[in-house]
Amino acid sequence: METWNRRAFAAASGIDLDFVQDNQSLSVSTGTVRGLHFQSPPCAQDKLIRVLAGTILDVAVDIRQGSPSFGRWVAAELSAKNRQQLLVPIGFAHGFVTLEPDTIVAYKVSNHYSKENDLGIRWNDPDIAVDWPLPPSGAVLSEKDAALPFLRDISPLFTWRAAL
Ligand SMILES: Cc1cn([C@H]2C[C@H](O)[C@@H](COP(=O)(O)OP(=O)(O)O[C@H]3O[C@@H](C)C(=O)[C@@H](O)[C@H]3O)O2)c(=O)[nH]c1=O
Repeated sequence: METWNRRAFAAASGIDLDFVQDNQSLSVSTGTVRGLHFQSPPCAQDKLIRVLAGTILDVAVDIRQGSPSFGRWVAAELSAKNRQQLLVPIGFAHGFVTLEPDTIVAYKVSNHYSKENDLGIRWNDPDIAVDWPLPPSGAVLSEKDAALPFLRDISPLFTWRAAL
């Protein structure tokens, strides 16, 4: 089974993506939230996400200044079983919550990791209001993610342009 084919994807979508790095993460506990992350220009990343074990609700938030959908979120359930993938383009913050224990997420990125450009927005930012499906025990978060700023407090990094 092919999990990524640049030529087929470009033919189907008109988007030619040049992925340069593959990442993988294991989240042991159900309710683990990672996000909402993005890298700032010039190191911004498109991401193609899939799940190797378990299930996630994967979330993308539009953070392009001037966009009609600025600050709004979309979500898709990705699992090892349904084999769905989600493309999160540059200009969107990305995060997920695990819906099963021992969930393994794999994703391709179109720019290399840059610690200096690694930024994020608080997962429970009230202006975005992602409806996270959490277990009764609540969200499991890294210290870094728990302290991320709100969208309203970060300077604009991406600008929306209408398609011609
Ligand atoms: C993302 C990344 C992290 N690292 C290192 C930094 C750190 O020591 C360790 C864990 O990093 P993090 O805590 O940032 O890992 P994580 O919370 O899994 O970060 C990821 O979250 C999801 C939601 C995304 O959208 C990804 O782009 C990425 O930001 O791995 C790399 O070396 N390369 C990478 O590409």
